Amino acid sequence: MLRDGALNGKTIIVTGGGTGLGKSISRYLIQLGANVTICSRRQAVIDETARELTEEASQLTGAGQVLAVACDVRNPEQIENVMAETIARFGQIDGLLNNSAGNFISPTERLSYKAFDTIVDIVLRGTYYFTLAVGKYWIDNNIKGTVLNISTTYATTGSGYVVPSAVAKGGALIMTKSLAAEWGKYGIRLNAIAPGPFPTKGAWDRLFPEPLASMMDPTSRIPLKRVGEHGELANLAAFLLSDYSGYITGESITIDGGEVLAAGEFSHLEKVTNDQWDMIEQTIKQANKASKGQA
Ligand SMILES: CCCCCCC/C=C/C(=O)SCCNC(=O)CCNC(=O)[C@H](O)C(C)(C)COP(=O)(O)OP(=O)(O)OC[C@H]1O[C@@H](n2cnc3c(N)ncnc32)[C@H](O)[C@@H]1OP(=O)(O)O
Ligand SMILES: NC(=O)C1=CN([C@@H]2O[C@H](COP(=O)(O)OP(=O)(O)OC[C@H]3O[C@@H](n4cnc5c(N)ncnc54)[C@H](OP(=O)(O)O)[C@@H]3O)[C@@H](O)[C@H]2O)C=CC1
Repeated sequence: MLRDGALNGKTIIVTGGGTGLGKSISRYLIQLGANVTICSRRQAVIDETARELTEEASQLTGAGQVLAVACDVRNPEQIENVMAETIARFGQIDGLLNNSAGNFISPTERLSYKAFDTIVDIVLRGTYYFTLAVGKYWIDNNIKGTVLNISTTYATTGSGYVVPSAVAKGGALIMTKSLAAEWGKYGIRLNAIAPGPFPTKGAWDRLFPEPLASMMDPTSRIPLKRVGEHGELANLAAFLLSDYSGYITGESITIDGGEVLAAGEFSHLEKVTNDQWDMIEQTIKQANKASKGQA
C-alpha cells in the first residue's frame, strides 16, 4: 500500500517480532525503509528471524536494518536494555509495536491463579511497561513517537474461554485511548489494530488445537469466508506507524473479514435458501394483510 521508502529514517521496536504476525509486520516495515528492533524471550528465535530478514533486505534497494535483543516484556530492566541497544545502533526510537502476547483457550474455572496472571502480565503489564518506558523517553527528548498495539476483536465484545486474554486486551485498549488523549499534546499518537483470525503457529497451537480444528471451520462465520493474510495486516500496521496516519490517534481498527458482525441478531440467516425466502415473504405479506383486516 505504502510507497518504497515510506518509513525511511524511522526506527521501530516490535515486541514478539521473531514469530507470526510480528515477524510479517517487521519484514514489511524493513522493506519500507525502517530500521527495526525485534525482541522476545527466546534469543535463538529472534536471532534466526534477524538473519532471515537481513538476508531478504540485502536483495532490496533502500531497505532498513534489523537488530535482535532478548527481552521479557514483564521486566522493565530488560525493556530499558532494548531501548538502549536500539538507540546505540540506530540513533533514536520513533515507533513501538506492542505485539507480544500469551494466550490459550480454557474454561476459566480450570485456570490456576498463576495461569491467569501469566497471560495478563504478558499482555497488559508488558504493554504498559513498554509504552511507559518509550513514552517517557519521547517526552524527555521531544520526539513525536507512535505506539501501535495489536489488540483483538474480543477486546470490546469480550469472549468466553479466553478470559485472561480478553481482560488484558481490553485493558490495553483503554490504555491506548486514555494515553492518546493525555499525550496528544506531545505529538505522541497511540492506536490499535483488532485482528480476527490470521493463521500463525503460536495462535493455532493454543487457540485452535485438535480436536477443535477437526470439529469446526474458522471461516464459516466470517462474512468474507476466509482468514486474513499477513500482508493485509502488515499494510494496516505500516500505515498506522507512518506519518501518513498523522491525524489518527486513539483509534482501534478492526481487520476481521466482518467476523464481529456475525454476532448481529439475524446475520446467521445466510443458510436460508431462496425457496425458503419465497415462503417467508408470502407468510409475512399474509400477516401484513391480516393486520390491516384484509385476510
Ligand atoms: C484461532 C482464531 C484466533 C482468533 C483471535 C485470537 C486473538 C488472540 C490471539 C493471541 O493472543 S495468539 C498468541 C498466542 N501465542 C502465544 O501464546 C505465545 C506465547 N505463549 C506461551 O509461551 C505459553 O502459551 C504461556 C502459557 C502463555 C506462557 O508460557 P510460560 O512458560 O511462561 O508459562 P507456563 O509455566 O507454561 O504456564 C503458566 C501457567 O499457565 C498454566 N497453563 C498453561 N497452559 C494452560 C492450559 N492450556 N490450560 C490451563 N492452564 C494452562 C500453567 O499450568 C501454569 O500454571 P500453574 O500450573 O503453574 O499454576
Ligand atoms: N493470529 C491471530 O489470529 C491473532 C493474533 N492476535 C495478536 O497478534 C499478536 C501476535 O500473535 P501471533 O503472531 O498470532 O502469535 P505468536 O505466538 O507468533 O506471537 C506471540 C509473540 O509474543 C512473544 N512473547 C510471549 N511472551 C512474551 C514475553 N513475556 N516477553 C516478550 N515477548 C513475549 C513470543 O515470543 P517468545 O516466546 O520468544 O517470547 C511470540 O513471538 C498477539 O498480540 C496476538 O494477541 C490478535 C488477534 C488474532
